[in-house]
This record gives sequence, C-alpha cells and structure tokens, in this order.
Amino acid sequence: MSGGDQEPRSYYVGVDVGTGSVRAALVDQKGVLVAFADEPIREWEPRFNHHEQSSEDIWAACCVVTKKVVQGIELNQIRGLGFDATCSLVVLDKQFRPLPVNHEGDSCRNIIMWLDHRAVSQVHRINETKHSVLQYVGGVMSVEMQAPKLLWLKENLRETCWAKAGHFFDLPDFLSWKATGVTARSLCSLVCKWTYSAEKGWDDSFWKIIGLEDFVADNYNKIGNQVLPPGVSLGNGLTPEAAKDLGLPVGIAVASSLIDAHAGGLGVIGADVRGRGLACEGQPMTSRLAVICGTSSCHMGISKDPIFVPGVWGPYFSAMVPGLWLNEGGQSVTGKLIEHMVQGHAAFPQLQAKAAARCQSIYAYLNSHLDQIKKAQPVGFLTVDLHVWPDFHGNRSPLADLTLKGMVTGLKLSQDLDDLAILYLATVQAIAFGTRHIIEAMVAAGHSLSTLFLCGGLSKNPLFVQMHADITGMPVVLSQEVESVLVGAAILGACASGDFTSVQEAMARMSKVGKVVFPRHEDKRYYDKKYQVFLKLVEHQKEYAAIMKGN
Ligand SMILES: Nc1ncnc2c1ncn2[C@@H]1O[C@H](COP(=O)(O)OP(=O)(O)O)[C@@H](O)[C@H]1O
Ligand SMILES: O=C(CO)[C@H](O)[C@H](O)COP(=O)(O)O
Repeated sequence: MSGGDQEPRSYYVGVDVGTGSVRAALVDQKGVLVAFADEPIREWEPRFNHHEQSSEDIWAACCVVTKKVVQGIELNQIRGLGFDATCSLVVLDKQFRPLPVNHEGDSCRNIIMWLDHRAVSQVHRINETKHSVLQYVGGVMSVEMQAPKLLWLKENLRETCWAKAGHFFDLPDFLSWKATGVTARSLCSLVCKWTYSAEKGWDDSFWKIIGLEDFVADNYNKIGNQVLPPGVSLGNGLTPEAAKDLGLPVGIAVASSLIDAHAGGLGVIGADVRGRGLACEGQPMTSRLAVICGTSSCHMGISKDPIFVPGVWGPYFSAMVPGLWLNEGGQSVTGKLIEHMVQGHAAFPQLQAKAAARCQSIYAYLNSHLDQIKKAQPVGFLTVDLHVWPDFHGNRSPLADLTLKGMVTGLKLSQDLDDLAILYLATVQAIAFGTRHIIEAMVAAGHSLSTLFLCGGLSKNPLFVQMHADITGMPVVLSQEVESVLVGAAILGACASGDFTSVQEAMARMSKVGKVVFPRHEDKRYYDKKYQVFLKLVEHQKEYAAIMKGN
C-alpha cells in the first residue's frame, strides 16, 4: 500500500521529547493529528551551566502520553511508532542502568542535556586540534555536542561514571533502544552530534587526538558501531516489555529516530505549496528553510551538494532528508530567552495577574497590550530606541562563539507593563534578526533560500511569526498541524511500517501547509536600520572584551 487517498485506516504514533515536555500524537496516513497529549519532564540545574535530566523520568512520561493518545483506538490500526528527542547525552552502565553525570552521585540524573555548557575547557582543546572532522560542524565544534561532554565525564567523573559506563546514547537513540532492545544508533544523531561520517564512518584519529582513544580500542561499542538511516524499522519491533509500558501492541514497527529539530524539518519541509503564491512553488526543496522554534531555534537548510557555511553546523549527509546534505544553523536559547526576559521583569507579577483575569496566556496578553500601545504605527516600531543582542547562552550560529553574552540598550528608569511589553517585543525581534544573520551566512556560502517553514512552540505566537517574516523579508509558512514536530516523528513510524516507499513520499503525503504569513515590505527600511544596530551590538561587545583584556 502507498499511504494514499483511501479513507485513513492506519495510524502512527509520534513521540517528541522536547526540553521541557514530552508530547505524543496519533497521526493518520494523511498527516492529520487525531489525538495529542503532553507531560512535563524534570530538569535539574545543580550549578550554573549544568543541566541534567533523568532517562527513567523521560521514559515514564513517554509511556503516559502514548497511552493517552491511543485510548479508544483499535490497536491493530496502529502501524508504526517513531521517536524524536533533544540531542542530550544519556549514560548507562554495562547492564543498561542509569549512571550519575554529576558530582553528587545522583544516578537518577543520568543525562547531560544539550544546553549544558560544562565542557567549555574540553571543547576549547578539541577545537585547538583543528582536526578535519571539524569541517563538518561549521569549522568549530559546539560545547553542546557530545565529544566535549564525553571528555568532561572522563576527566571529572572517572570512577563514578566513566569507568562504569557501558553505553552512551543520544536521547533519540536511547528511546528507540528502550522500545526495541536494539542498540543501533540513528545516522542523524551520530552525524550531527558525534562526528560520525555517513560516508567514512568513525575517524579513529579524532578520538585519539582528543584523548578518548578508549572508544577506538573498544571498536566504538559504547557509542555505536551499527548505524541506521532515520525511519528504518528496528529489530523485531516493539518488545513485550515496552509494549506493556506504552500500551501498544507487541511487535509494531519502531523506527530509527531523529533529533527533534530534524523531525520538525521532516514534518514541514516537504509540503505541497501549490496555489499559495510562494516563490518556492515549482522550485526544489532546497529553496526552503525549516526553522524549528522551541526552547532553542534550529535552522535546517538542505542541498544537493555539500555546502560549507562557517559557523553553521554541517554539511551533514542524509541526516534529515535521505540523499541530501543538511546545514543546521541555530540559536541556543529563543523560547527560553523570551521566558527569561519576561519572567525576570519587575512587572511580571502584574502581567500574570492581568493575563489570568482575562483567561489569556501571558504572550497573548502581551501581544494585545502591544497592539494597544502602538497607536497608529506598526507594532514593530515601538522598539526604535530599544535593542537586544540575544546571545545570553553564547552564539551557536553564525558566529560559533560561546563566550558571547546578551545585551540590551535603551533602558529607562520606569518598569511598568508597557516597558515589559516593549522589552518582550525587542527580544522577539532580536531572535528574528539572529535568524536573518544565519540566513545571510547560508546564502553567502551558496544556499538559495526563499521561504521559511516555521514550527515548534514559538510558531504558535503570531508576533514571533510576523517578526520573522518582516525581518527576514521572506514569507513564513505554518503547517496545518501546529504540532508538526510530531508529524515528523509519525512520518518515521510510517516509514518503518512499510506503508510508504520512502521518507520523501511520506513527507509529501503527510505534511500540509496551513497559514502563510507574508512580510510587510513597507516596514523594510525600519528593520534594515535595526539590523544595522544589531550587527553593531556584537561588534561593540567584542571591542569591550578587547579593551578589558588589554593592559
Ligand atoms: N501559544 C504559545 N504562544 C507563545 N509562546 C508559546 C506558545 N506555546 C509555546 N510557546 C513557547 O514555546 C516554547 C517551547 O516550545 P516547545 O516546542 O514546546 O519547546 P521544547 O521542544 O524545547 O520543549 C516556550 O518558550 C513557550 O513559551
Ligand atoms: O541542538 C538541537 C538540534 O540539533 C536542539 O537545539 C536541541 O535538540 C533542543 O531542541 P528544543 O529547543 O526543541 O528543545
């Protein structure tokens, strides 16, 4: 069968493990979400820049949400299961039990999260090697990748963790192992975060030069020596134990998984855009940029041939769409930054009270408040003298500089709700300017991009979407299904079930365009000026650092 035009009868379960919560959806073969559930997950921050989670807590949340979405459905209609997750590092011992990744020895906390920046010294030394694998991560390895974190464990928790460790998994691969008992890793995880090459495999010299020769001696048993493309069916499918945990039938197809941003990319980038007045209509998929905006934002651009973009991760072969190269730009904190700015403001309690009184989310309230205070001018013009540089957690792309900090210029003595709303707006705009900065780097290196496809939690915020359109000058396509990362996870399950002949076919059938937001070209001059200021901010920050370093 090709997931076609008949009545939908087959369903796929997609499970998406984000930074703050686990979501599951039951999705039909036309890509329609028929059920959705979410569940928060725990996060520990035992010290600044250390972020930890628990694989048992996450698996338990996966079980809760999966059981919820399949309630009332004939289980034999469920054909496949796909997982995606953040690219966090899970550590298990030789018997697959959790091992502590912290000085406290708390084995419940056995995950070093993707946004953890503890391995600064390690990544600095790795980058000093100038090893050739670094060409495939934008020229500079990020502290958020797995090699520096593994080195940190070896150097800091040698006895309590390193010596006892039997398995290091990327979180998406941990989930597919938990479901099937198969330890094969997804090409997506290994290529994007572990320096594996789809063409050449592991590079022994890299692991030796950085001081992790242990993996070479062990034939990469602990980090994966069987690698499968995303969407391939694993082993004999769901094990009896996992089936019981998840409330699904034993043996259903389970796909090799994807990192969450990549699942979002699959969920949106292949949609049919005919009749929408978009420049990407009739053009190859390479003219589209998928932007997955949650706690962080990830900018996924594909190409037929490898494109080396300084400061932008990749080029990665077949890591998202099979057969195509991927460049992944990113901003380490976006949703998290907006929360930080809003929640840290003196007027936040007032905002909470007012939003609650109107039964609105704080963001819906802030957006309507901005509409009130803008008077006749476009809302974006409220920040004419307030500018933000958004790298409060370093710059992932295109500067690849983890030492960069956030900046705000234009503060006043008042701290009322208007000030909070305008600071929120300036932060949203700064994130959109960051996207423009990344797009310019990708285009300068050879990408040809005309249209943005946004998904993730922040794409539910109309102000965030409009600012991305206005500031980049590109139309923004939203999906019919808001939870399109989950459509991406379900696409994996659909591919594993054999109902589609390829990932490309499943993408074309299951991702659907919803609303399209066009840029307000009349505001372009204003945003061009603000972008000039944006670039000056970082230039000045570097000058300040140089002054302070001097004698
Ligand atoms: N309806 C909404 N309006 C505005 N912001 C939203 C909305 N829903 C989610 N968000 C924001 O999206 C971010 C989380 O996105 P999500 O995709 O759930 O993240 P993650 O995958 O990292 O867990 C948060 O910063 C949250 O405030
Ligand atoms: O590095 C990434 C993808 O390669 C993501 O930033 C990371 O996985 C976190 O995602 P999210 O912000 O959706 O929780």
